Amino acid sequence: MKVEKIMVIGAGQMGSGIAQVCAEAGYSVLLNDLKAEFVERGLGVIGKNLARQVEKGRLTTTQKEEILGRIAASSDIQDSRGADLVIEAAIENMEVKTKLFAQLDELAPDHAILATNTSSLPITEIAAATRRPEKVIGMHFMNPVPVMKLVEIIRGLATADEVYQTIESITERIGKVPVEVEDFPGFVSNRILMPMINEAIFTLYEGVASKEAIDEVMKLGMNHPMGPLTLADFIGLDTCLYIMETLHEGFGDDKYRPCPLLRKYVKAGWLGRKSGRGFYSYES
Ligand SMILES: CC(=O)CC(=O)SCCNC(=O)CCNC(=O)[C@H](O)C(C)(C)COP(=O)(O)OP(=O)(O)OC[C@H]1O[C@@H](n2cnc3c(N)ncnc32)[C@H](O)[C@@H]1OP(=O)(O)O
Ligand SMILES: NC(=O)C1=CN([C@@H]2O[C@H](COP(=O)(O)OP(=O)(O)OC[C@H]3O[C@@H](n4cnc5c(N)ncnc54)[C@H](OP(=O)(O)O)[C@@H]3O)[C@@H](O)[C@H]2O)C=CC1
Repeated sequence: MKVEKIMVIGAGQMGSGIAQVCAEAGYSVLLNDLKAEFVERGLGVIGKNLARQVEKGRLTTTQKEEILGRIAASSDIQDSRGADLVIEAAIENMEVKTKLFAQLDELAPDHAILATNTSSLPITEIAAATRRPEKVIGMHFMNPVPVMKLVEIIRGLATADEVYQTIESITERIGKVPVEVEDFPGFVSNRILMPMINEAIFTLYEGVASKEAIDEVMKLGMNHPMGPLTLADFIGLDTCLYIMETLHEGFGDDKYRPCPLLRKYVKAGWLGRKSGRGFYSYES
């Protein structure tokens, strides 16, 4: 299956990273969000990342401009009419994703593959919102996308082998390592990572140690590059909560209950690094 044009839906931290790595690999990319200003913000992040690569001597200014030239801005879902592959990276909410997939199914060409970067939601359920479930697949990148090598690839119940193989080869072309996992809540990555983060939040909630101490234990004691509370802020506390809720509901097991402190922070709008405040405060 030939893929030349990729549309990325959602220009947040994941969508902009995905657009960047696809454009670096030579694909023609359309970066879409609800409003033009959100796309501009995403393009700004990509521009900064590429400028850093130029400073480090890894890219020439011409190459940087060529990569940026391959990314077009979109705030109209109708633009999916020209896409061979759509990678959806909007918020982690089943209603939002199923609505988007139903619309994309109407608009995108028949041959187009519809992939989702969901971090926990069932691919089969998202696929069921379309009339092409054989062309729907999970393509789960890690944050920060330009740095992290892994892409979990998740088949829905009906995903065709040819679609899996196309996504696997695109993943390799953009310099990432594909790992196939089954369609269960949280897949492998977040089934293991998120309960650890949730437990770290419970540890803070119960007053076992300060946030700095919890992070220090996991950094120095377990060689994690970031402590779990710093990582939660980095991922986004809203996304962490959505994932815990998906695990809780999907497995029906109380061991996945989200910590009340996580809920409280999200309700307060303390979403972590992206909102300027989470467990820690960040300058904008
Ligand atoms: C929730 C989900 O569904 C799944 C997930 O994604 S879970 C989250 C998975 N991600 C992680 O666990 C990340 C854990 N943290 C890390 O690996 C590291 O802290 C980190 C890579 C983010 C930063 O590394 P560091 O050594 O502390 O910082 P730093 O030296 O500044 O950066 C290392 C490199 O990453 C790059 N980098 C750091 N942050 C970046 C970002 N946001 N975007 C692009 N590049 C970035 C830097 O430019 C630098 O590049 P070079 O080595 O090529 O010069
Ligand atoms: N953060 C992480 O570490 C990881 C996240 N993911 C997954 O990637 C997805 C995106 O997460 P992330 O980038 O962190 O989130 P962000 O909040 O940074 O970005 C989401 C973007 O999608 C936009 N959006 C929301 N609804 C729509 C819509 N209907 N159409 C187009 N755009 C829309 C949002 O706009 P607005 O600001 O207006 O809401 C926002 O700009 C989620 O499914 C998440 O689970 C996967 C791997 C890692």
